[in-house]
Amino acid sequence: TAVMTPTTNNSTSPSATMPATVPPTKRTPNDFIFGKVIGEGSFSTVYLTKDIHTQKEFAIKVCEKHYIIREKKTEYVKREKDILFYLSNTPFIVRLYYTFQDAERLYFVLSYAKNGELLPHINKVGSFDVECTKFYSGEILVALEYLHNMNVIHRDLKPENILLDENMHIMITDFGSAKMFKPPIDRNRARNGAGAGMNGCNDDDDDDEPRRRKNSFVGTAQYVSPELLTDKPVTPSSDLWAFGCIIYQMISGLPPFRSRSEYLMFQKITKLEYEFPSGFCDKARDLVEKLLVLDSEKRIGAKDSVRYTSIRSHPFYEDLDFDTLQQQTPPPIY
Ligand SMILES: NC(=O)c1nn(CC2CCNCC2)c2c1CCc1cnc(N=C3C=CCC=C3)nc1-2
Repeated sequence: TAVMTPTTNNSTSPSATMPATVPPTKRTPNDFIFGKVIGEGSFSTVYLTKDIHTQKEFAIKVCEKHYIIREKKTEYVKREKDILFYLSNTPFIVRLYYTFQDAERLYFVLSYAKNGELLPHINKVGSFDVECTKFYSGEILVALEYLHNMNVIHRDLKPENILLDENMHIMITDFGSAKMFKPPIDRNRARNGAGAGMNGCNDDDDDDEPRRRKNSFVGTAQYVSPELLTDKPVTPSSDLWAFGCIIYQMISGLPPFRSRSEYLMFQKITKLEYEFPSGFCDKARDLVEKLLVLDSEKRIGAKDSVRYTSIRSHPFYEDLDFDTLQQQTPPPIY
């Protein structure tokens, strides 16, 4: 049954005249009004909620303990929580404020992205113009720079996991497949301990993740890199592959690798079978061709000593100021 706390009666919900109550330190579900379901996973449900003390909106991810234990996913849930806390206050990444639990459930209190997923915004207009593609792919690239310099690989980057806040800036979410990677020690990398080249991680426990069982995927696999499909070490460059697929989709309206059958789609990915529609922006095409490279170490950015200078300096981004994107007003989507 859905976790629905009783709507607060008037005595507790602050009215216009009565000042908001002081939020308690330790939260319980009764501190929130649970609204619509905004997401569902194999053992979690995400709700739009309102904090009764501050009236602030949050997304609360509710995980059923008995299911997590029965399916042996405790390590998986703990890893996602640790990565989300580690990434807190990282620009363009959804924020985990705090967690709490009761007898049956775990609760993750996360920032709420009022404008939902990027995908419906692309579908609504068919495809983005070059200005929108530059801006939004630019914000995704900056998010990937932060993630990868903090040694985190997302591994499931796709338009459904790129959310838009109330000001239409991105927030990347769903770190359920994310992994920490150990960068090799490399004196050439100038920035804060960022790893050299791409050092993969190929943890044994990958196989039991709910999202990815051997040779089959839960959810869409259109953005999955060839190395992930062929059990090669997954590296930050795997997120660059997905980044290339997303740029292609922003400009053309569809992902590059499409097929009714998952097997045929995997074939197309591992054989690099995709085409550009006529009229595809030439500079964007050149960038996508440099990202959708089967050898993960040959993708543009893969060997940057400072991430991702070679992508930032690509002609497609010639007039984009990456360092002030968060302060810029996003271009209209039409
Ligand atoms: N799995 C999660 O952690 C999660 N799932 N969602 C909703 C999913 C919907 C399908 N695509 C992936 C995301 C969220 C979060 C975190 C935090 C989070 C914050 N805001 C929203 N906002 C939405 C608003 C409208 C429609 C969908 C999501 N959603 C989430």
